[in-house]
Amino acid sequence: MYHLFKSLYLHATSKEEYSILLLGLDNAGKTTLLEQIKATFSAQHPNLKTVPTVGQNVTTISLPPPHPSIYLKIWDVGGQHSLRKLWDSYYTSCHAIVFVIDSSDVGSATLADLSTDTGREEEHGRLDECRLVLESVLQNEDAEGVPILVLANKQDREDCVEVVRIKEGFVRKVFEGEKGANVRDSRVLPCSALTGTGVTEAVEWLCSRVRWNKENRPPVMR
Ligand SMILES: Nc1nc2c(ncn2[C@@H]2O[C@H](COP(=O)(O)OP(=O)(O)OP(=O)(O)O)[C@@H](O)[C@H]2O)c(=O)[nH]1
Ligand SMILES: [Mg+2]
Repeated sequence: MYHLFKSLYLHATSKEEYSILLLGLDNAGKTTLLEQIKATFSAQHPNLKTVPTVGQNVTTISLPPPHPSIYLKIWDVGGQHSLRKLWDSYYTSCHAIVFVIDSSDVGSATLADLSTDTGREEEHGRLDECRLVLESVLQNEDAEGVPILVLANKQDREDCVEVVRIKEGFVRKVFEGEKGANVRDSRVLPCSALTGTGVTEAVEWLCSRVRWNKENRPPVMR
C-alpha cells in the first residue's frame, strides 16, 4: 500500500523534463540567448556581458502557466572550432536542437547569391562555415529525428540579413541538399537574443515540438 501511494504521489508531483541543445558558430549569440531565456522565465535581469564559452553553461527553467507544466533544461556549449567536437556527447540525450546563426555575419550577398553560390566569398561572411557546421549537425546519427529550430539571431542589427533570406537562401538549401537527408521537424525563426525579441516564440515552438516527439525521445521525469 505504501509503495502504491508513493508511486501515485511521485506521478502526481513529478514533471517532464526535456533537454534543449544550443549550437552554432562562436559569437552567434548562444550564451546571450540562454541568459535572455533565463531572464524571460524567471523575472531576473539578464547578464548580457558574455565571454566566449569554453565548456558549457546549463540552466533549467520551469514554464509558468498557461504553458504546459514541464521543465526545459537548456545546454549552451562553446561554438569555437576546437570545441565543436564536444557537441557529439550531447546529442543522445537532447530532445531538441537550436542552431543559432549570426544574421549579421553571413555576408552582404543577395538572396540569389545565397541560393546559387554565385556571390563572392568575401560577401558571404561565415556563411560557408555555418553551412558545413549545420550539415554536420544534421548528419549526426545520434541527433536523428530531433526537432531543430534555426534562429536567425541579431535581427536588431542594421546590417543583418532578413530571416526570409536566411530561410529560403540558406537553410532550405542545406535541408534539401544531399547532406540534409535526415531532415526532421524544423522551423526557422527571427530573434534578437540581445533585446529579447522572438525569444518567447522560440521557447514556445520548442515546447510544443519536444512534447509532440515524446514517443521517440521520452522526457526524464523530475
Ligand atoms: N546586436 C546583437 N548582438 C548580439 C546578439 N546576440 C548576441 N550578441 C553579441 O554577440 C557577441 C557574442 O555573443 P555570445 O552569446 O557570447 O556568443 P556565443 O554564441 O555564446 O559564442 P561562443 O560562446 O564563443 O560559442 C556578444 O558581444 C553579444 O552581446 C543579438 O541578438 N544582437
Ligand atoms: Mg557562449
